Amino acid sequence: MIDLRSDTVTKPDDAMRDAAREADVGDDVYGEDPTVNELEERAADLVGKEAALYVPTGTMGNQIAVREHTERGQEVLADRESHVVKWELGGMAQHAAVQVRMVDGERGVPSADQVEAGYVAEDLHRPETGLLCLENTHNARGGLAIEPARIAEAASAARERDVAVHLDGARVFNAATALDVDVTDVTRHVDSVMFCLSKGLGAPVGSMLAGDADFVERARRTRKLFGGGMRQAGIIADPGLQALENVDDLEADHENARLLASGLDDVAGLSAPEPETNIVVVDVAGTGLDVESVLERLREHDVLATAFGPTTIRCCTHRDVSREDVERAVEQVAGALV
Ligand SMILES: Cc1ncc(COP(=O)(O)O)c(CN[C@H](C(=O)O)[C@H](C)O)c1O
Repeated sequence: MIDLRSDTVTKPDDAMRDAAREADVGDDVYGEDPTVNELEERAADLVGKEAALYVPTGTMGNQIAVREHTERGQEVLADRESHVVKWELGGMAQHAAVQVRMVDGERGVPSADQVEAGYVAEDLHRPETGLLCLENTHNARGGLAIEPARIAEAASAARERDVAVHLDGARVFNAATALDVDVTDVTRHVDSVMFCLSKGLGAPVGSMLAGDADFVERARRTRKLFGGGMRQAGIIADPGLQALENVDDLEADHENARLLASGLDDVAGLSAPEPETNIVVVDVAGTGLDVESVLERLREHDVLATAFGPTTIRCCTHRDVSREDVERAVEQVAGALV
């Protein structure tokens, strides 16, 4: 089975499994797990922030950030297609009691004008804007690698109005790789950033939430409130440390994505634009089949993908998919749709 559903399906390699077995551990609620502490320090340094917090999931990282940056009843400005809006179960309303003002940002990023237009100053009738939430790469818009200048433009428009900025950087290392910039060229513009160890970087579990020391200390309490206080988490944090070494491997995923898109684009009835990172969006309308029928045929031919839009499916390349797997997947898809 060639699993292209997501880069969340990556499995820990032997080095990670060995690291888990050998990990030095302690009670992380007491701050005594040396492996978690090392991971948090390394992660903060990597993204140029004062501190970082190890969280079980990217969703928890995002939700903690929203809660910490806002007060009840405020508004969060976010792209209509962002993960925090689409795929976190209305968590911003449930966990932070805030409402979302959605914008349709070009390439998923609000412009300075859209931030200005979307900004609401507190008055007797209106909820104040408390947070601008950005996403890079932008998943639902097709794994778009957002240029640092676009992040800077939106963030400075928010900061001019004392609005905090959080970056959902689940795949921020994919963005930095695709743009050939240092990840801090992106993260320097935002107050907090969440990035996933458990996606393209290959760790079995976990994400990091980074920001200034005060923010991370407050976030640590909210993680505990959310039930995310972990005990001997070094067992899963050590694979996370290994994952930080995998950043340079992401280009191979991007190359494989380009190969996959090119191959699928040649299959009758499919169209797949060249991807920017590891996410390939394929329009299947030309097959005359609906998305679910296409996915079923692919599954019958040992290829897994996910529904993405009314006529599109998503295929993600990742470290557990080789170039040969991609070539075979293209053949299998062609055979499935003949
Ligand atoms: C941009 C972004 N931010 C946050 C998350 C949440 O991360 P986890 O909660 O799954 O660790 C995801 C996961 N994305 C998953 C996927 O792409 O298969 C699903 C859609 O939740 C994400 O893509």
